[in-house]
Amino acid sequence: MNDVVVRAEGLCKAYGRGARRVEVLDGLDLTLHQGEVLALLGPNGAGKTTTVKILSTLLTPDAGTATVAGLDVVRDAARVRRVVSLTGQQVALDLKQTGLENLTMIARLARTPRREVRARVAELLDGVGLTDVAGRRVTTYSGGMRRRLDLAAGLVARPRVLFLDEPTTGLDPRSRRALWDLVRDVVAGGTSLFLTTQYLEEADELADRIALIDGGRVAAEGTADALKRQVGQARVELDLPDAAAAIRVRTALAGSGPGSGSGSGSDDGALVAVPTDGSVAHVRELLARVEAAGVVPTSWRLREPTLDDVFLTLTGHAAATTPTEEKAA
Ligand SMILES: Nc1ncnc2c1ncn2[C@@H]1O[C@H](COP(=O)(O)OP(=O)(O)OP(=O)(O)O)[C@@H](O)[C@H]1O
Repeated sequence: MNDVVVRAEGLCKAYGRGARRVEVLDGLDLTLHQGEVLALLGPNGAGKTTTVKILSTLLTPDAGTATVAGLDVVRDAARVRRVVSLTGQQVALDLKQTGLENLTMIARLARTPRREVRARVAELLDGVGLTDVAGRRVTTYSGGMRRRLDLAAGLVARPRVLFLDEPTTGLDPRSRRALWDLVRDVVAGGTSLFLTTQYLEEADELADRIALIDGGRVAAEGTADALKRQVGQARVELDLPDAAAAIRVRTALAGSGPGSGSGSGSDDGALVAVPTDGSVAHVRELLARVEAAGVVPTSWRLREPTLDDVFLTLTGHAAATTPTEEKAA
């Protein structure tokens, strides 16, 4: 297909030597199409950062090839750098300078024509909602504000492909949502986005396609919906006082599934789990039926599929997080 902007084939990468050798990538293949958002989803230490570093020319692969806009990331590294931008968890900002000074410096480094620097910086600050604090030193910014400034820095040169490495790790839910909105704006402007994340929810919110990384390879790939269908829906879980109560609840909830009408759920002793679309209306209906059956659950919760669920379902094993020390030992 000629609308492919990033293609990786058989990427391999190991760090260290001898007993300290850590194989991180072991034949990773993936593609990103023009205008698309691809999320590389995986736990800590899975090799997500290594992958974006290779694709953005900061690291050389041991084997395999990768191209960006048809340019080889090793042979044509300088030209690749002109069409990509990498921003993410390691915020590369000068904290002692203001937001305005940071972006101005980056715009100059990116060879923005002199006359346009001021307007471009103002436009970016506005785009990420930092105009009001542009004159403050970055040290005074919150985590969310720093990420937004980092994102603006990545957009200075109008990249064709933006790599976002775990853009919201450590942010509170509100800041995370604000950043997602910004990212959507960027994508609507035509930028292709390669995102890495540990959060299934983030991949679900932003990505057209999700690639699950496991054992240094892409273990599963598809649209968020397709992966979720394989993994299963959200569930309402009810803890009940005893097995008799569980039977009453199961009877009361028969045929209560969202849309499809399949709602008998699975149970395990006094736990009853019922699929739901997570809407207030459906959850309320389920709870009303339980109440009408005269049963009082000891507790209940809405459980969304997690990265752990995805791993277990799609790879057959739990997501192993691999802290640096353990892997390198
Ligand atoms: N320079 C390095 N030297 C040795 N080991 C490294 C180096 N960089 C990364 N690693 C190891 O390689 C593995 C993959 O790291 P990488 O940063 O690519 O993972 P990740 O999926 O991005 O993880 P995280 O979600 O924690 O950022 C980890 O076990 C890490 O400790």
